[in-house]
Amino acid sequence: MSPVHGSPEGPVPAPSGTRIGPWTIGELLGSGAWGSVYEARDDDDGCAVALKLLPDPVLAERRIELAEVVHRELDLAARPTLPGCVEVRAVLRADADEPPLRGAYALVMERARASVADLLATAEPGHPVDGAAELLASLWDGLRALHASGWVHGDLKPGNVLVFDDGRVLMADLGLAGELKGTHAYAPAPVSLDYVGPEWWSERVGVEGVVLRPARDLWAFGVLAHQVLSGGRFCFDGQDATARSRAAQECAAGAAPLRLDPAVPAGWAEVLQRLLTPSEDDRLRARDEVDRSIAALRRREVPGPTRRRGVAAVAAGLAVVVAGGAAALTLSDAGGSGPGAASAPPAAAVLAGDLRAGTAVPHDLRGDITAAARGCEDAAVTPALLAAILEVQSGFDAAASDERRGEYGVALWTPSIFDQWAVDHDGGGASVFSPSDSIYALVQYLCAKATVVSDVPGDRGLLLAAAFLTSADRVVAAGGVPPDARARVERIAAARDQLGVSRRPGGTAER
Ligand SMILES: Nc1ncnc2c1ncn2[C@@H]1O[C@H](COP(=O)(O)OP(=O)(O)OP(=O)(O)O)[C@@H](O)[C@H]1O
Repeated sequence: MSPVHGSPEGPVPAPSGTRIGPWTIGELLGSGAWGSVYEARDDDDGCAVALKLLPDPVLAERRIELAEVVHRELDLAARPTLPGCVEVRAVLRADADEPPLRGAYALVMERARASVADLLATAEPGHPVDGAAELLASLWDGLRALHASGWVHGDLKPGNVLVFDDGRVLMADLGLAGELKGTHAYAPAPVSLDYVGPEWWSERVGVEGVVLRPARDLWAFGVLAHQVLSGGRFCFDGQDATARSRAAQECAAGAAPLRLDPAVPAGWAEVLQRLLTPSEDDRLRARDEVDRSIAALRRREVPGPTRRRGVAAVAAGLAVVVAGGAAALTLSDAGGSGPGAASAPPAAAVLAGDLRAGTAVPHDLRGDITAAARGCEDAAVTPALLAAILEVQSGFDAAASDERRGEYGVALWTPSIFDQWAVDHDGGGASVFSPSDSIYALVQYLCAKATVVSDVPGDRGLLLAAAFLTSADRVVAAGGVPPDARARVERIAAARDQLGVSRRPGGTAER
């Protein structure tokens, strides 16, 4: 929906000092298409609240949609608070003679510290918002609870997600929410184009409105999460919401791959791929998997700027190479490649899983293999694992091709899958035949799948290799390496042992 700003204060301007019930209006907190939100203070105790002013729906009779949205929001305000949503403590009617305040309703809410839109307005593009994983995990929990209660939000977007001082993250603005009757609800037709999935375009508007399914919220969560994880960037390119929405439709139709911003950490990239899928059914089926991934990502969030070592670091290529003859480093000091590592290891450090000198790994691939692996914070993704996969897949042949399977390049990527993880690392356009692009894309993939296979028992490096050869879903379903991949995974295991520095008894790495 395109915001209708009748004035800088939005649809229901109210001068500072205006009194509504016991509240005196102060600064404008924000405004949207249907309402204006002000801070207000209780005359008796001075406590601050947020007052959302909605116009008299009768005065809005010529704008049927506005009247419908206002009625819905008032109706929901009168009911018990929905899970994951901000409480409306009271509803009042303004006592004014003239529009726009005449007949206007005031919804009294707890005042939030900020909306996610406010956080994005001051975020640094290319970097996750501080505490991104915790924020998104809390929102995801709230959304899951809302759906479980039989409701769909219908208008999930940064302006409608509120963050409170005590860390709570709650959804607001229920004017487009709908109660499920079976698989779907109905809602008024207007939407925020940036946050609706491609299915919206083929929905018909009936007397009850358009069909609204929980899948709409899942898509919106994916778009919003991408913004939170990349400092405000949209995952679909375009100058305005209409152009971005067109890009989303093209992506859904298979005309363009989904390209996530390099700032999105690998584990989250996996989550977003599952949610930004064109099929509503696929989105719904992905929910339990996304639950598990988000829970793991929430646990992994480490405060401070150094946690930003996911895909961004991989894409940038950490300039760390193994120095010949370097002294062994105790593994307890070598946490730089482990989950939640606080800092990159020094350039001269040799870690378990680094490449052994004098093995068959070609010299011109060593730098990329080592730097790419160190860009992933999961300890199982080592240079030796990467080298072993490349050796077993292609024998380190950058021009390799398996026409029967449709797999190409040094890692034997299937091009359509490579497109989802592609990194143009050498600047020549992402290509499966560029060893550098293939290796960095391989790390993107392995690093992202680490959360998916985290509950599967076994050697995580080999489970990830199996995921690359088959799929992470197959590894999870099999509870280990799927039978048809076992032979190749055994060869990868042997090559990994042979190519990599191993762990010495006593906790040091041995070259
Ligand atoms: N309880 C609150 N505490 C603090 N700020 C709030 C609160 N509720 C809303 N806001 C701010 O007011 C802004 C406007 O909210 P409102 O619900 O009117 O519109 P919107 O959701 O941004 O847009 P639209 O109504 O067009 O969907 C929000 O973006 C948010 O920044």
